[in-house]
Amino acid sequence: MTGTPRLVYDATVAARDVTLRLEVAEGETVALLGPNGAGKSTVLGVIAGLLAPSSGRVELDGRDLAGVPPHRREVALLAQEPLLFPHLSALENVAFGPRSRGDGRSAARTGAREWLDRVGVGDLARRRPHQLSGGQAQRVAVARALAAEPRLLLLDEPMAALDVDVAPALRHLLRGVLAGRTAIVVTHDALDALLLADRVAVVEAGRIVEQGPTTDVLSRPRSAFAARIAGLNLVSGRWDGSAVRGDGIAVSGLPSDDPPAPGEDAVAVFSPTAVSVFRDPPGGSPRNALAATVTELEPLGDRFRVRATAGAIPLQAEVTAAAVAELALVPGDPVNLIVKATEVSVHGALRASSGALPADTVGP
Ligand SMILES: Nc1ncnc2c1ncn2[C@@H]1O[C@H](COP(=O)(O)OP(=O)(O)OP(=O)(O)O)[C@@H](O)[C@H]1O
Repeated sequence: MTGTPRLVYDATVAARDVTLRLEVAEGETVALLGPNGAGKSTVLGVIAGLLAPSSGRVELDGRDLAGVPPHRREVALLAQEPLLFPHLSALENVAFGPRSRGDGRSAARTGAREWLDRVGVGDLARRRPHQLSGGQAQRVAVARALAAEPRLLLLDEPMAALDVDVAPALRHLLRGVLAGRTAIVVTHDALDALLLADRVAVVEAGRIVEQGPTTDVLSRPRSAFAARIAGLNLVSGRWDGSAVRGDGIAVSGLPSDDPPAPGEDAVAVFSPTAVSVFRDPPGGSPRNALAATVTELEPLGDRFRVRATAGAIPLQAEVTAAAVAELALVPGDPVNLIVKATEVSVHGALRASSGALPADTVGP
């Protein structure tokens, strides 16, 4: 990390046995990943000023936040539930922060209208929260958080309370929102971390057990929790319209809800359980066949995790013990890893950018 970090968190909440040290650079999004009760929300609560640490310090741009009330911290918290004021319209909810900061009524409303447009709910400005769907209300909450122009944005599982069919559009919106902003996002979901965060810190039992660039942690997890939720195959490269090409291999797949344009950097993601292992290359099949070398065999109950490298890229397959025995696999063997293109999702790579929302972040 170069320069002074925007956030320095080095604090203990003794009653919850949560002690950790975390830095976030300006413009960086860090995901806190971990099981229930690990202490992720506690950290957000301390930063937001909802919870006092028993010792330590929290600094934002060099300013010690001890004793600073929540509304003067320049930190916005987006929770699982939108938590809008029920008696105010969507527009008034968004204008509330700027108004209480001292903006005039008309300027605050104009700004609020712009934010609602940018998150795709400009036409719902007059509605009260009870007249909004969960996804719409969460968009209003995003607009409200951003209208306050926070130095740091905190997101506590922002997709968790949404229907699965609404979550991808909000995730797409948040990707645009978070580009170039300083943020911490709490999640249980490896895909959220991959798509939203530059860096991941894995929290277990109140401590950081692992941290690093998101793709490293998710593809080569070292902590038990990260291994359980991640252990994904990730191939980074350039999207040519049908395959991601990188480091000597090409992986065909289906663009996700956040598709890259041809020629853009992209990442192909597939589960080890979608990969089968063969000695010989398959003939004339539409599936991906990746020539690889076995590096390690790891028992997982009645299955095996086969670790291999294709070029410089580490990949893994989860196969039955019977298959490993039948193939008589040992480390050093050349194999073909086979995965159907329909099992591979392709996402645009995270871009560190200007902070402007892309025009197409508006979704259903
Ligand atoms: N209001 C509270 N009062 C006392 N202890 C709490 C409270 N909320 C959480 N805890 C405890 O503090 C510890 C950390 O919980 P925290 O909610 O920060 O975890 P988390 O990682 O955010 O979990 P989740 O993913 O379930 O939200 C846990 O032991 C939890 O039981």
